[in-house]
Amino acid sequence: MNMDQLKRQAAARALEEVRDGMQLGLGTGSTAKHFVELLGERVQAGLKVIGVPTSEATRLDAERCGVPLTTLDEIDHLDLTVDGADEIDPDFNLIKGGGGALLREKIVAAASDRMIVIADDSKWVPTLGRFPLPVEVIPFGLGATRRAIEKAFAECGVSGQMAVRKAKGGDKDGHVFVTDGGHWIVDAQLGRIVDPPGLAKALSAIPGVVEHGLFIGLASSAVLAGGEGIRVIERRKPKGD
Ligand SMILES: O=C[C@H](O)[C@H](O)[C@H](O)COP(=O)(O)O
Repeated sequence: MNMDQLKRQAAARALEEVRDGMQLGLGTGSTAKHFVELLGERVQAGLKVIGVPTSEATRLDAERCGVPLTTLDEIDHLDLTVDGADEIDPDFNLIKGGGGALLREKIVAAASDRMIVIADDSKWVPTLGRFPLPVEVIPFGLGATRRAIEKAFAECGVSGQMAVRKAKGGDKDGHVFVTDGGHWIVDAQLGRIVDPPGLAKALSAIPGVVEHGLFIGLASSAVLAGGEGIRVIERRKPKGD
């Protein structure tokens, strides 16, 4: 089975948690796209749900698949968010934002009673950090923001190269990548993040940082698809603890 088939399997397993009448957060990325497509099939077959997309790309996918959409201004909470991740550690800390959607993804996950992470099992890692940590920044004053990020890294016992993300492919190829919110992303190669909650707190305190890709205490469970089958792992502590 190839990687894409594994991602689809994980998405299909998460779909089993969806009930009629649910208000859903719809994640972004290649794995979440499978979920949106499979959800669309269920909607065509009569399932009644409404979704909040975490990116313009997901909004377009959901519209194409016939999934009814709303916003967090129109509804007051979400029952369940299903989203991918770039890394998941055994404490259910995540790195997200490889596709640049971290800001809306975090807003949606935080508004949701539960978050199921769907992934192929290569994303399950003992320690976060091999995947570059995305930090969404305001372009104004970027030099100062980068220095503050470096200081936060040093205080949290990590260091590594930082680079402003460039768009890959399409007509924006090679230009600075711009998020749905109009911000830039700095990717930091940290290797090993010893204290994800501490680093998350330090980054959130920097004025030029809009958001970062560390998701702490948001994921409730993980559906991991691998060669041996599917594993569903529940986080022991309730969401938010
Ligand atoms: O910004 C993108 C998201 O955080 C994605 O959910 C994450 O990058 C995983 O994407 P994929 O399922 O394509 O590996």
